Amino acid sequence: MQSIEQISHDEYQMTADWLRSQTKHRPQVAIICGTGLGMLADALQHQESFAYSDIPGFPVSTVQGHAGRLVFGELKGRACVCMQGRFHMYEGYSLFKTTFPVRVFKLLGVKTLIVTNAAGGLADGLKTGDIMIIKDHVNFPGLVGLNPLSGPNDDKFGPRFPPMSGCYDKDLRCLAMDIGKQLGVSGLMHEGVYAMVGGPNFESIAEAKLLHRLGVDAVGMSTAPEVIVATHCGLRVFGLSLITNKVVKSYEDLDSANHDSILEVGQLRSQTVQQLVTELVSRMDINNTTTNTAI
Ligand SMILES: O=P(O)(O)O[C@H]1O[C@H](CO)[C@@H](O)[C@H]1O
Ligand code: HPA
Repeated sequence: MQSIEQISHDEYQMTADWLRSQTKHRPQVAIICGTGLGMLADALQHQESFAYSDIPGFPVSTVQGHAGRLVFGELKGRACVCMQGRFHMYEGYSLFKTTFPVRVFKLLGVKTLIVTNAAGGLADGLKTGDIMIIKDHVNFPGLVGLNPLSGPNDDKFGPRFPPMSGCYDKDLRCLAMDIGKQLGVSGLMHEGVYAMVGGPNFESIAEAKLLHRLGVDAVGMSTAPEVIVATHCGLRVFGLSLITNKVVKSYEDLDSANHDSILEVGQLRSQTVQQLVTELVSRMDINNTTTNTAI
């Protein structure tokens, strides 16, 4: 079990107040960059950035491919904040810490959260380099009690028992698919179910077979806790997985997943993911809060 060392409302507020005092940017959209996808922040104009180590209360990134900077700026005139680097449970952080920035974003006035990640493809139709719009997730750590909402509920953020049906906004998913067509990359684009596992090891073959049989399309070691915390506090959520590797599901397959090639695939698709996210931000209805319609 995780220790229930919760973070108080005042601590989130203190970090949000500090950031407000340091920048004039007032973001409406927050973007979390997945492994190898830090270049999403490069598209921001009028940038102002802060090293995580300089932000009171922020954890620091320890994983290669996560620069550890919070970047404020604009995408096509829309105010955004971008996490160049996220926090994972396997780094030793509690789920309260890994999701700390999400509540800070809420207090900063953010309305929409865009989460991105690198993930292994399990579905037969997914190839390395494909983009999977996340339709739903399976939060494996949550199923055994590791949940960022464990402990006393903070009613100022949201209800004790928040629904997760419809947590990936349907309108944004449709818009992203349309944008993919217009960018000429619809051949790369899919919709599917992401599963979070604890990591840091990649899956054994038996685990991969199990996940596949359960209907999981892509697997990674992040995202679900951020989405749960965002949904709890009323943020609209969009998520995408870059399929950076095929998960090995056969004893005859001599391939194996490795972090370096995952970073390389991020590099390869960086421009496409950047264009997709930029267009999504510029075309989304910025005042629309979560629609929470079931899938
Ligand atoms: O989920 P993100 O942060 O994109 O990273 C994914 O890639 C890393 C493994 O290479 C793991 O951290 C996994 O979760
Ligand atoms: O194959 C994978 N498994 C788990 N996490 C991952 N993150 C990128 N690829 C993978």
